[in-house]
Amino acid sequence: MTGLRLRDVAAGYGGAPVVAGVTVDVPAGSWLAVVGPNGAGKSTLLKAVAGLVRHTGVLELGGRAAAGMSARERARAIGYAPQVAVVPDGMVVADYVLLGRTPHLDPLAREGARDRAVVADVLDRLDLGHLAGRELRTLSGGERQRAVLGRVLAQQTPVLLLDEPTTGLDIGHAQSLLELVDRLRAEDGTTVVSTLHDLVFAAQYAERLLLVDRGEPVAQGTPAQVLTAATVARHYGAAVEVVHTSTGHPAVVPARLPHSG
Ligand SMILES: Nc1ncnc2c1ncn2[C@@H]1O[C@H](COP(=O)(O)OP(=O)(O)OP(=O)(O)O)[C@@H](O)[C@H]1O
Repeated sequence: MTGLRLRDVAAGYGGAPVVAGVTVDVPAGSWLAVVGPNGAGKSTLLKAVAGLVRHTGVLELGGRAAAGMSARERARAIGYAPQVAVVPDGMVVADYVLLGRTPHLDPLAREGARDRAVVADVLDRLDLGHLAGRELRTLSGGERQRAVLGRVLAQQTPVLLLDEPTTGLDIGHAQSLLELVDRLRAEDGTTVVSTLHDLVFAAQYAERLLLVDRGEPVAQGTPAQVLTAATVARHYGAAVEVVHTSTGHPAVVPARLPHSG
């Protein structure tokens, strides 16, 4: 079980940090959604946790400083799905998903029956079985997005960092993907941090939200605490209504204002 602890974390790309002052705990087996307008610094924060962007401040995984972990240790602890993944040319879906097993293989060792079984299971769960032999470059945007998630899920890490995992997915595939991740969270105690632009899904799946605006954390708490019409108006510049689903989740919907005149 691996939780995350961030204290005054800042991260950026060489000059001034683009996100700073982030203090948040993500207990093992919980789901944090990082939300906020475009360019706020959400992806940068995820990249810092993944070790792809340098950070300052305290960033601990399971009580250990992330900065002190080797690349292999990190790859066994953290599965990271970027918003836009670069996929290798000429590779088919099953081989790409199999790449997720790399951190579990001994150096120079080939994959075994267990690795192939994990890949088959992931392909099945992500509705990719019929595409196993297809070249990645021939997939639709949503199919490719699912293949990228497949590689990360095959990694079987205690922490998942998912940058906009539902981008390009239709509502059915988006929902089954989030359900799958939520099952991993509930059954295996996987810790999930995802960015999500869809605030309806964010409120349904994440226990807590962290709202970032212009590089600063401006609110955190339960979906009901963070997703008020006033907060969304202030930080997204959007006129919205917050309604409630039959399960009691807040659902942020745009409020179309009548034209004057
Ligand atoms: N590689 C980079 N080099 C320099 N600046 C970058 C780099 N990547 C992102 N930025 C800048 O950092 C800021 C935060 O970007 P980031 O991608 O973290 O935002 P975001 O909240 O994920 O946005 P979006 O919702 O649009 O995906 C932006 O101003 C962006 O232009």
